[in-house]
Amino acid sequence: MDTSNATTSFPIQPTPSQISIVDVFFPGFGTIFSSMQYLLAGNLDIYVRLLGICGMITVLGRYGFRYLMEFVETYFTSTVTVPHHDEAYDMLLTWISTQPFADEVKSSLASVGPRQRRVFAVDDSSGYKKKALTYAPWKGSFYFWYKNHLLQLSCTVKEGVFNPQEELRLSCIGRSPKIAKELLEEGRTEYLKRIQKKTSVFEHENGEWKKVVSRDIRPIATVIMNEDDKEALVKDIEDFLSEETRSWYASRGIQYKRGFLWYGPPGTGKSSFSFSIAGRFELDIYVLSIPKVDDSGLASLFAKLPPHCIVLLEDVDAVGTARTERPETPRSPGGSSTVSSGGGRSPGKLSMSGLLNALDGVASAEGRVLIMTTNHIENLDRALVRPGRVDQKVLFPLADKDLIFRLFCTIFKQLDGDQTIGKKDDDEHDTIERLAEEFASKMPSDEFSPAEILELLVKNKHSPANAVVSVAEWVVKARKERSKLQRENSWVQNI
Ligand SMILES: Nc1ncnc2c1ncn2[C@@H]1O[C@H](COP(=O)(O)OP(=O)(O)OP(=O)(O)O)[C@@H](O)[C@H]1O
Repeated sequence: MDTSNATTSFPIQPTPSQISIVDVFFPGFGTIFSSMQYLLAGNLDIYVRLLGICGMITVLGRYGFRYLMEFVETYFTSTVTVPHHDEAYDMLLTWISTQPFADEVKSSLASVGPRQRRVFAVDDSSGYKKKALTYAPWKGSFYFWYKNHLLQLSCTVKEGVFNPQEELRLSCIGRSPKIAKELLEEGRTEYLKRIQKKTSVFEHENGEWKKVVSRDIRPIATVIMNEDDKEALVKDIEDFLSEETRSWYASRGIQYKRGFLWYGPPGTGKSSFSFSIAGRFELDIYVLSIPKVDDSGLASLFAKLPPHCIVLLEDVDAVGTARTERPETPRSPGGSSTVSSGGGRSPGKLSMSGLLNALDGVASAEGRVLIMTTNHIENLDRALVRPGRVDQKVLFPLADKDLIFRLFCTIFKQLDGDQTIGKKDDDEHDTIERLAEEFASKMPSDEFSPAEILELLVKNKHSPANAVVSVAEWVVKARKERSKLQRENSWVQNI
């Protein structure tokens, strides 16, 4: 027999039916099996055979180990899976961050830059640190003991349609996930403690709500507006959220929701007041971005809202003509644009009927407070602002004399918990009021937004007297800049 031929052909070939039966129980085993038969047939050089057998043992060992692990996982462990976009993820990470082993997790993702919310370890314990590193769990797993149980935490990253989808899996031996649930409950309690006095802000991405940040609550007193309007709005929402009102709505079959429209020029406090309201009533805030949704996406996002929350729909006049991005305008210290926006619109994906359907849908009704804001109330569809969809409209105007006076006092009067910034010209309460009056008399009424005026005040935060002296020059400059921007905007609109 010619042995040279034996090395190029399999002497014993498993029949197709053999392979398929083996493969049913152990996928991929058929191939390994046929290779084994070939090796053991004795037609190979001794070293090649030894090498082959070692390789085979390694492959089989790995295969067997994986199979065993899968078998144990399927039949002898219970698992709780926590998707990345859900707040339960934060709860689990909060729990991990309180554990001594948090710093020893073997597989983590390190990053610098704006602090990510999904972190369990940060390398700066005392205040601000330049380029601080943060760590988050990443592809891998580790074991730890919890209440005398051995638990495994693993992070898996699946390639999603748009971007990788992370999830954490908490597994424990035994058929009951009770211990994992207890751990999550502990995480929840700790998490709630940490977000006290914070407003959680959610935004949407790829059809899911994701918490993007926890902001310090903004006290309502820091938003300077008509005090009667403010009080009436706070009372209205307080009444709406009460248990009696909830059952009143339920017993009459009316959808339990409330809608507001804040309107007025940019930088007048519409968003700020929405956040203050959220803080005042300990509600989370869900920010809808019109350019990022279409009709079906909006309906599904509304359906995923939790009960009792604020939905903030800014620049609602852009529906149907959603701006892909806001025109570039100077921003105030707080980030508001300072001239009326209007140019740069492109057809939007969200239609007015899509928005109306989502607002009328029952899915999200349970205690939902909808706040819509606009700079252009005159452009709004009347169907959108009819009672039932919008229960109250509130104007946020440009600053009048009274508002200018109060803004000045807010910036320069000493507040509880203030660490004095620099030397004050005069800390005396009545001196500040006298300067505030002078400042208000020099600043034109109903021409500038609170955001614009705050820009000047914050620039002079060390010296109220300087702020007063600078008004005249500032007004001239602000007017010039405004007309330049208006010219540019009209030029952009005409091309
Ligand atoms: N009435 C106000 N009282 C206190 N601060 C204000 C007021 N209005 C504006 N600001 C400040 O100006 C900045 C921008 O305000 P905000 O974003 O709330 O304005 P807006 O009316 O929502 O603007 P836009 O219409 O452009 O969205 C914030 O830093 C905010 O603190």
